[in-house]
Amino acid sequence: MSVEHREHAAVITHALAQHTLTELRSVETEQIAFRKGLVRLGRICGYEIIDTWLETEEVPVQTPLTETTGPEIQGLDDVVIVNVLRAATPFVEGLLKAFPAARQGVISASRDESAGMDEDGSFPISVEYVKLPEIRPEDTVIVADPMLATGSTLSAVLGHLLGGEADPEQLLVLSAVSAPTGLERIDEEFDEAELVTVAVDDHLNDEGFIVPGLGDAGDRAFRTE
Ligand SMILES: O=P(O)(O)OC[C@H]1O[C@H](OP(=O)(O)OP(=O)(O)O)[C@H](O)[C@@H]1O
Ligand SMILES: O=c1cc[nH]c(=O)[nH]1
Ligand SMILES: [Mg+2]
Repeated sequence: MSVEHREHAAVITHALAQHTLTELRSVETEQIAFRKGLVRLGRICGYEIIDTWLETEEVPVQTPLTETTGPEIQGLDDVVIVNVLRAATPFVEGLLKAFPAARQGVISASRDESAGMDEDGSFPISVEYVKLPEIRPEDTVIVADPMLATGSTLSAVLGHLLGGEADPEQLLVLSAVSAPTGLERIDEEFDEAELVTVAVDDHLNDEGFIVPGLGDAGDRAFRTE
């Protein structure tokens, strides 16, 4: 098992996830490799989520030679993946390799960085587009955003997601890199959410960027400055 349960989050410690994150952190990694790295990281995280959060059952199977039994993952059809535009797009592409039958939701939420960080350490968030599938009680919902910094974006996203009637069996919030303050905020605000990340970094700088982090994930993946 490559998941370590810590105070505010479960950390995916799989060697290939950690290796891929090191490549993503490097300033030498250009757009194409950066985007491919996020896709690979999403796939590995998907496999680890299956291993830790979904159940398997032993089921009968008829081979060409005989009858036997084998493990079958339960609930693969009851997965909803929410893509927090825009940096999550390649990350979600990877997750879908692990959950090809997932129903997908999209929320566009972005930080107003020109306004700067408030005194309380959060950003104004503009949510412009929300399209979510029906969320059923048996669902495992995975909200994916590679960066969890101040937590302002995910707070707005989870507010929209849970604002209606949604009460899924499991709600996982998956990020690649998290800042301790963001993790604490989301953990405190949303009891029902379980935080999953690949790294808990040291701190946020004065502009609200994660240090050491990997820079601006959206800009690096989409080649915008
Ligand atoms: O925890 P927070 O302080 O809210 O920061 C994290 C958010 O910042 C980035 O998005 P950004 O607003 O840059 O949008 P983008 O994905 O379009 O680049 C990132 O993808 C997260 O959504
Ligand atoms: O470090 C950070 C913080 C927010 N968004 C990013 O893309 N990177
Ligand atoms: Mg950005």
